Amino acid sequence: MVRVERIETILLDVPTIRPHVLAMATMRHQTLCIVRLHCSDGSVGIGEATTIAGLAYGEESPEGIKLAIDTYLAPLILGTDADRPGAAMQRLARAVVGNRFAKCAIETALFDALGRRTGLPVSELLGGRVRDRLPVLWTLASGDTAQDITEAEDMLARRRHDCFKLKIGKRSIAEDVAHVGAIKRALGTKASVRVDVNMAWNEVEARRGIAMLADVGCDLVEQPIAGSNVAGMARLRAAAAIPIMADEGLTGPASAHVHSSHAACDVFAIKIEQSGGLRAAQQVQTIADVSGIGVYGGTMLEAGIGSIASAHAFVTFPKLDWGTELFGPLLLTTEILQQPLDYSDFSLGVPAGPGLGIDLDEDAVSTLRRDRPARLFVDQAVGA
Ligand SMILES: O=C(O)C[C@H]1C=CC(=O)O1
Ligand SMILES: [Mn+2]
Repeated sequence: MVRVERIETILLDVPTIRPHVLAMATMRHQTLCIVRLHCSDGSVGIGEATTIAGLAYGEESPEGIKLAIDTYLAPLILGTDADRPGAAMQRLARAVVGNRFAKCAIETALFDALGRRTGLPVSELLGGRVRDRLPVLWTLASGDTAQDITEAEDMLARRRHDCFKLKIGKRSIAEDVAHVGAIKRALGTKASVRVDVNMAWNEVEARRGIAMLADVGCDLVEQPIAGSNVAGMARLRAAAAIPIMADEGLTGPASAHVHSSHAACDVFAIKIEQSGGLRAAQQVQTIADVSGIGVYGGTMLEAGIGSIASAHAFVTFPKLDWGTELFGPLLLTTEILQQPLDYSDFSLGVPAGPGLGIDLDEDAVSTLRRDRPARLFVDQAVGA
């Protein structure tokens, strides 16, 4: 039997190519918690847990994820059968409440290692892919309308993205709608324009904001109000002229079931980390499918490992009505993978090699890791 022998976690800090302005925080870098899962036959699987802006977006921080894995999750599966990710994940589910991002990184690494041993891509281990490429949107979030238009036009000209998500909710509704309207007018029918409010509005604001956004040609509104306000989401959806998408409110299959039974949204933004893993994301997709809810492949702005793990899950989805937003690696200044990812023709090509079909660039890891010797020395010198 091949056993799980050792689990390593490493924090990497990677600058973004420009500030990424969200309602709750402005990101200037991304912190990744990389997992390396070593098996008794020498095979190694990799996984990634990444969140947005420390604890500003989700309940798990990169540092907390590392601590949870090192202290609680890893000891539970050391010595267990590495060929059975399902059994390992059940052990974790029984002993650890929540910590979905940490669990997702471990499940990713288990599937990657299993894929490398068997020669099969993770998508095939998850039931089999139904497509090889995924449409990928880009988020315009520089904080400046003119810069966003230039960025969008450049993306269109390079055939990298023809669908844009605008981050709003930080400014007044009138300013936000003027910003969205200006971008939509500049791009016209060449591009789809959608918005993500990241829960910044209350229900009254959302009712007004959604109607105004529909009037300026916005195609979809993501999480306008608190994720916990499912009844409010249902009232907004019933009144809206454009589709409403749930994101923060979706924390796995149980919450997906609640949203579906309350008719709380038209579309699910499905994320592997928020769902609690690759198979949990597939379960969320099944609930969408049987409820007639549209499907969109979401991101926590993961780097290459998390984005490609998401891609392996999303290529198994029978329907992907609204495409994906797996652009995380493109927002970062440094590639952490050996293989360049194939972003072309407005889409991402999903690797077909064993496991995730990607490898870490060890030089990039050494340069970016938070605990690298040079950084420790500088911090100590400053503290001294
Ligand atoms: O959707 C979110 O809320 C988070 C993330 C996804 C794309 C992006 O720019 O931010
Ligand atoms: Mn969102």
